[in-house]
Amino acid sequence: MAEQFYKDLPKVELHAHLNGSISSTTTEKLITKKPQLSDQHNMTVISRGQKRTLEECFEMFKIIHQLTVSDEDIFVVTKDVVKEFAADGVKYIELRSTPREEKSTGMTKKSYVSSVLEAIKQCKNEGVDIDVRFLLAIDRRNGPNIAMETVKLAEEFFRSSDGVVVGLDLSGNPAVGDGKNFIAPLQAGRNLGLKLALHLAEIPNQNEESEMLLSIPPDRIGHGTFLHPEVGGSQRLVDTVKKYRIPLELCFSSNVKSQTISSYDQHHFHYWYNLGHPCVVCTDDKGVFGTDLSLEYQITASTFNLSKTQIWDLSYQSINCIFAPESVKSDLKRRWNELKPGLFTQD
Ligand SMILES: CNc1ncnc2c1ncn2[C@@H]1O[C@H](COP(=O)(O)O)[C@@H](O)[C@H]1O
Ligand SMILES: [Zn+2]
Repeated sequence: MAEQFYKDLPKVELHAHLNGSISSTTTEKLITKKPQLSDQHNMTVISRGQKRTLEECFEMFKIIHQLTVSDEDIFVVTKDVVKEFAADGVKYIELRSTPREEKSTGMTKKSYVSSVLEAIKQCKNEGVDIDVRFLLAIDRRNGPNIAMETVKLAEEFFRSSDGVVVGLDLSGNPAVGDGKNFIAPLQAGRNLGLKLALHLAEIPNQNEESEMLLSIPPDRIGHGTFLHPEVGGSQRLVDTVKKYRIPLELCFSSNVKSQTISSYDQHHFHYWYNLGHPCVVCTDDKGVFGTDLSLEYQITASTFNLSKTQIWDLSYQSINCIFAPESVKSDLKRRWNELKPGLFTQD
């Protein structure tokens, strides 16, 4: 549990996978409805101090996906996840999820997205204090044709969701498939006005793929762990990211617990933050990695010795990286400034 300052800090969450963000309370609720899966409970979260390989994390997602197979499941999960982020002091979130179909329950990709959007709407109607937007995710293991279908679905909801659907994500096991196969669908999405948040260089030795994906260019980068030359990336990759000033979504617990980074102090946050490059602290999968955004901010502060003022600035600057329009950014900044005095007079 994070200290009160980090909980009270108003925060923006820009990298959260819906099915990776399910809390153990919600998992229990889902298991009650599916008793045949009751022995899977401990398979969906990496406890404190434990680690897995990234490959093992993707096995965990397969188990979690067995728990969310109907429109009702997706609706319940979305509502709970949104409320949990709000309770943690997150004022604006861009959730992302891969539309899935499930023949046994009649869930289609379209009804999947509708269920997410309906849950978001209900949270709003209930007065939950958080602005929620949504990105449709492309899982690289499903290939470019499915990716193009996802772009079309995103386009449909982009037009009809009143600004809630803002973009696309490229994710999934980075060791599977080739990123260059997704350039065409991603570019098509971009031409429609959808913003792009792409997982990039989450594992080593993908310089060619990273270069191709950066040429689009994306609006934000997920992880970017192996972009800089010190870890096998290249100066050219760094220069491209700097030239377009593409913000990085950085997820400490995710990278350490899935072992793409050996320890917190080795995290590439350090490299990019020292360059003055936009860095956004995110959770990735708060359920799987047993974290929340307050804790991620606290880890950032304690690992790199950042003052409360520096942490405040980090959160405030993240507002510039959201996909919602400028007017939303101004509103959030006003909100942050209103909350600031209360936060700094506590001690
Ligand atoms: C740990 N690092 C990661 N790297 C890449 N992709 C990840 C990920 N963590 C999660 N996902 C992606 O998100 C899906 C689960 O949420 P949704 O079913 O979409 O809501 C995973 O199946 C994977 O495609
Ligand atoms: Zn991710």
